[in-house]
Amino acid sequence: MKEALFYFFEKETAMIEIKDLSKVYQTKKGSVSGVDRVSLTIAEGNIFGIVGYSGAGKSSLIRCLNLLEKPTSGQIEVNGVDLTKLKGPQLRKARLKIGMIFQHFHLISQKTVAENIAFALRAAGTPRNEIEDRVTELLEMVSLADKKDVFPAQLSGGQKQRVGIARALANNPSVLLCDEATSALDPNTTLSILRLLKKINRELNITIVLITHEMNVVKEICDRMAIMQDGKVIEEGSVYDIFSNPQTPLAEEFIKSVVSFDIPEAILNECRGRILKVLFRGHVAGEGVITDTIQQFNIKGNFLHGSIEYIQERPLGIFLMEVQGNHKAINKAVSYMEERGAQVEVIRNGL
Ligand SMILES: Nc1ncnc2c1ncn2[C@@H]1O[C@H](COP(=O)(O)OP(=O)(O)OP(=O)(O)O)[C@@H](O)[C@H]1O
Repeated sequence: MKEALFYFFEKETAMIEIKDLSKVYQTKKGSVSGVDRVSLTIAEGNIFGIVGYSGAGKSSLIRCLNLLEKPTSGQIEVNGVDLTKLKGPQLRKARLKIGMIFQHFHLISQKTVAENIAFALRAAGTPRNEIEDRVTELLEMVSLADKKDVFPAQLSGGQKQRVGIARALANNPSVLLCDEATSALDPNTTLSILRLLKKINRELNITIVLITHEMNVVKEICDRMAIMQDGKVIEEGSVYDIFSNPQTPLAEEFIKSVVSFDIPEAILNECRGRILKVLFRGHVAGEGVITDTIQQFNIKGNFLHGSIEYIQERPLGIFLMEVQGNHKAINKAVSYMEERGAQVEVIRNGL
């Protein structure tokens, strides 16, 4: 019964269900696998990040989500409707509830900002007399009310993406797909676009799926994430869990691009003691616990690296340290830190 209830709850909150999805491209040189038997559940109101290197299958997957790309097999349910079973007007109607923004914005250069957005509204059959007000409302939402009558060429990259977002929101979608939406932007503009996406997610309760090769994008706004390689999802979970306890070498590699603990080999070679990686999840008391431990067990501690990252507003403290002293005392110190909530990994044993 408990399981049944849990299943019911899961079903209730799922906005997107991808079931055993595959996409195989037929080329002159034979078939190429883009997506390979991917299953994912994305909950309503989530910001879900899909990361992977070039060729991992991210674009193929996100394009299948609104049937821009026709899946070879599998199902995609959005809000309980299996898109793979829809055709013609039904599919067009379902697609209106899935907005999309792109790396290179895809704005119509001959139309003004307002006309670009109005175009999406007209295409969806919005009554003429409602269009102007809706355009104004959307431009206010993306803080571009003053750019209504300018052409895309007169806008910065960040402003163009804001227009892209306004256009994607025009028909009140329940899902927003973001295809490398910040990859063409500088770091500050990226941050402002990510903040806007978060605001849209929170205020309008729109489920967001974004694909990116940049882990800092995921760290900044995503609740959950999946890592893709060779068309498959190789790891999936909450962003916090993956950052604090990655399960695959690829996840570790992506995390290192944001939180790097590489110590120059020459420095490591100078260390005589045991090198520990000490990780604290969810509270910032890490340094205090380490200091207590050093005093209590009469060992010497030397910090090599340390940082407290905030992921989904929860702290994650990671410290790399050399400890020296009596072996038994060090073992006891490690146990003590573990009792106080730390996760301790021996990076190198002492000489
Ligand atoms: N239209 C296509 N025709 C043939 N093969 C394709 C097509 N689109 C993608 N592929 C292949 O599918 C695989 C996945 O590509 P995809 O573009 O989905 O990956 P990606 O992770 O989005 O990479 P990138 O970030 O470089 O776009 C690659 O091997 C790619 O060559």
